[in-house]
Amino acid sequence: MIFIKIDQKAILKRYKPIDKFTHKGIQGHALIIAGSYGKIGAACLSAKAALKTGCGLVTAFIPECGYEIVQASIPEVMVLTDVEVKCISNITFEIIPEAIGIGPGMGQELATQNAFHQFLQTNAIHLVIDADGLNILSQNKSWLSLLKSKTILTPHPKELERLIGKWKTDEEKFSKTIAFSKKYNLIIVMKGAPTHIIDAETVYENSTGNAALATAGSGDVLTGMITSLLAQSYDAIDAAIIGVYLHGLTADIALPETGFQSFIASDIIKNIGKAFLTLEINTK
Ligand SMILES: NC(=O)C1=CN([C@@H]2O[C@H](COP(=O)(O)OP(=O)(O)OC[C@H]3O[C@@H](n4cnc5c(N)ncnc54)[C@H](OP(=O)(O)O)[C@@H]3O)[C@@H](O)[C@H]2O)[C@@H](O)CC1
Ligand SMILES: Nc1ncnc2c1ncn2[C@@H]1O[C@H](COP(=O)(O)OP(=O)(O)O)[C@@H](O)[C@H]1O
Ligand SMILES: [Mg+2]
Repeated sequence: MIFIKIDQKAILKRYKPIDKFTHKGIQGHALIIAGSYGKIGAACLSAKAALKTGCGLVTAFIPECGYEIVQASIPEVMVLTDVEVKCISNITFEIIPEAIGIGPGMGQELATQNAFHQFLQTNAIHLVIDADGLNILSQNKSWLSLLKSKTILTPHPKELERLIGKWKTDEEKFSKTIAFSKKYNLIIVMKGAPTHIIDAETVYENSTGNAALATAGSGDVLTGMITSLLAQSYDAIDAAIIGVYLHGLTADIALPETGFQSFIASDIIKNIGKAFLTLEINTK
């Protein structure tokens, strides 16, 4: 195992400042496939976070019932709807995004599982899988072999347990996750306090974040942020590392104003700009 601590210096080596002559057409298009009846908020949070992390265009693919909710709450985001009202049942689209984030609030209806399976069989676009995308994979482990090399998985501890089974010690958790990453050639964002990013034998430990992040939707936001960085053509490992670092930093920046209790997932999104600015100041 190779252990690397991720601090500002490590981020600055990977960070690419925005080109003066860029435009939205080359700044990356992220597609967020998320949401189900009662959990359209997860799609909103993820899509908004993707935009605020710098990609040029964001499209949300959601069940029909979420159409007005997403259009009204984030007018900058484009929306494609599934044929089903309450859940995703057929993932087809004509756009060509640079990266896709799938799973937040998606639910695990049989129709959604089948749609996800179909999607994995044909998808060739860089991918981040979270929440119900992970839960569906846990129920259908043979589908893991459909994932392209360096697909990013972002499990919280329970989702990780569903994927790799129980562990007794931290050491066992790391060795099982490393083995899983190697077996399927995946990047595992092992969310926690702190979050570790596992790429085969290399374990990156994040240095930002605090308990304010223990709030509904903070993982949904992280998925949008990493997907956005992937869409901006960061390598998968850099997108995962920078996304986790900036996500944590928003909570460190906001804490003096919000305290632990009143910080909510939208405060992560609100502070992404300030988190980026700490990098800009240091590149001048
Ligand atoms: N506004 C919206 O639309 C929102 C939508 N959301 C969407 O809801 C869906 C369900 O997601 P979910 O994560 O709430 O459910 P689930 O996978 O059963 O995990 C819960 C269990 O896992 C554990 N656990 C979790 N974290 C842990 C930790 N750090 N450390 C230790 N254990 C931890 C803990 O287990 P316990 O300790 O109780 O055994 C807990 O009870 C998903 O699609 C998501 O995107 C949400 O994002 C909310 C906002
Ligand atoms: N006590 C904590 N300290 C630091 N980070 C935390 C803490 N609790 C949760 N987080 C972070 O918040 C996020 C929670 O993600 P997740 O459980 O998927 O939330 P949700 O599904 O509600 O969006 C992860 O990035 C995790 O690392
Ligand atoms: Mg989650």
